[in-house]
Amino acid sequence: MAGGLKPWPVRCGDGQQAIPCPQVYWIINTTNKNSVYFQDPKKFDPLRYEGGEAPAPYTYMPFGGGLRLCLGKEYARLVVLTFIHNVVKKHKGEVLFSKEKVLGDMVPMPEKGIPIRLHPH
Ligand code: HEM
Repeated sequence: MAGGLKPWPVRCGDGQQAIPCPQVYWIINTTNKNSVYFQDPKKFDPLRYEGGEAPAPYTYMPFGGGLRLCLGKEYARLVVLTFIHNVVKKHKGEVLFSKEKVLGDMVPMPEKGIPIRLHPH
């Protein structure tokens, strides 16, 4: 194909043979937990981002980055913030499985989906 984008699905080869191209998958989880940039990276510590400097570019990217940055980033942040605000303000939460296993995948997935019992204030 002369110039421009290749048709999807992308095939490598000489045009006669269709050979699947090798693909490289980026694992967000390992980027975000790089101990070179984050102290004690596996510790759940939301306060690590408070007051200090912003993480170095492309070291913390839950929504990806660059040209393929998540299109829903600002919407998702607003929804999550509003949801957590309302839950925390009106309820006390109880995590049912505090030692729940997190399965490793491209995105970490808690085995049981982190069930929480909410008690109204
Ligand atoms: C907490 C919620 C979300 C997270 C953590 C998230 C994360 C991501 C990540 C990591 C990517 C891949 C970026 C890359 O390939 O470099 C992505 C892509 C994308 N996301 Fe999200 N996302 C979220 C919510 C949403 C929502 C609510 C929408 C739509 C309303 C959305 C629409 C998209 C689209 C369209 C892409 C593909 C962008 C592209 O390839 O050009 N996302 N997202």
